[in-house]
Amino acid sequence: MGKLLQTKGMAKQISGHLIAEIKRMKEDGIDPTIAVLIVQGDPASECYAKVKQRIARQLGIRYLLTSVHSKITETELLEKIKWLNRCPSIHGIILELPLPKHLNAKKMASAIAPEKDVDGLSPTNKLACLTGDEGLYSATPQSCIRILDHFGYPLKGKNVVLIGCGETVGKPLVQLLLRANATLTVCHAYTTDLKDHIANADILITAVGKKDLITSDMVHHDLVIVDAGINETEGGIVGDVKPEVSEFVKAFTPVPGGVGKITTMILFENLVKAVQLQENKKSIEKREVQRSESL
Ligand SMILES: NC(=O)C1=CN([C@@H]2O[C@H](COP(=O)(O)OP(=O)(O)OC[C@H]3O[C@@H](n4cnc5c(N)ncnc54)[C@H](OP(=O)(O)O)[C@@H]3O)[C@@H](O)[C@H]2O)C=CC1
Ligand SMILES: Nc1nc(=O)c2c([nH]1)NC[C@@H]1CN(c3ccc(C(=O)N[C@@H](CCC(=O)O)C(=O)O)cc3)C=[N+]21
Repeated sequence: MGKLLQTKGMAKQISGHLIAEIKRMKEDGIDPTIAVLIVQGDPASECYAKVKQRIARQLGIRYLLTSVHSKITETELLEKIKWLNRCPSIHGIILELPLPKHLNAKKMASAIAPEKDVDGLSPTNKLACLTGDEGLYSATPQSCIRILDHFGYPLKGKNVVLIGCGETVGKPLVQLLLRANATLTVCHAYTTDLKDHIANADILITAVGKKDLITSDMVHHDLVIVDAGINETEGGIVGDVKPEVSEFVKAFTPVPGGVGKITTMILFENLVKAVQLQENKKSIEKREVQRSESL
């Protein structure tokens, strides 16, 4: 049996740091606030929104949930996003995905003010992730990297196979893995020889959303697996890796209890960063006004 990389303890550590930071902000008169926007109709999104609400409460973060009707038009949703952008007491905005088909997720995510975009989905933040500039990066890719670091699996010089190059996880993760000096192979729906690629890998990261994608015959005893996939089943959530695979690898993250727990914590780390970005912006604006007044 491979080593079980359970992230409960790691999540507790991060939450300890966050609680202290949020307390400091409150003493400075800032009440860190996150707004979560849900378009009704996806039960999983409603469930994740509740998980975030529970954690926000534990951390002392103000959490505002707006649930809108599934028939909302793009124009109406854009208005809601713009209102949240303008609202000075809101520091972070999450638009739960997926959206109903008539709403263009990319267009909606692009409307979120970059300094409030704690999910890292706006074009400005995606570009920052690509170039390594300061910004708010997507939480799940950061979660995968932090878990490997926490459990002592350095990425430098390692062969990493990443399966899935979706917008939330795979694509931004490519940038973070390259920056960590890993040698990277990216596989996707058209990859035909997945098993051959995995044979050469030290680390396998799956971010697809397909139950039982990885089976025992595809892995080896020196492999570390990070399973970022989430699949809803009647018995709860499962990852992309078939459970018995754990017998045949060096180490693996469980689902639940692995990547997801840290994703939520990093989302709130992003909120703290968002508050700092907005405070910096405000003090720069204030200085500009003072300078122009003194001219
Ligand atoms: N654990 C966590 O905290 C989080 C988990 N997730 C989960 O991560 C997964 C990925 O999310 P996201 O990036 O938004 O997903 P997308 O749906 O945007 O991307 C899925 C990717 O998987 C690829 N793919 C589809 N079928 C196969 C296959 N049979 N073999 C190999 N690759 C395949 C797709 O390739 P192609 O483009 O060629 O179709 C695409 O690149 C989902 O399960 C999601 O629920 C998301 C956020 C947080
Ligand atoms: N804009 C957007 N950003 C996302 O990050 C996003 C999204 N949309 N849509 C859906 C997926 C899924 N996702 C999860 C986050 C946390 C857990 C999580 O906390 N999981 C716990 C279990 C939670 C529980 O069920 O109690 C665990 O794995 O241990 C799971 C899944 C974020 N997603």
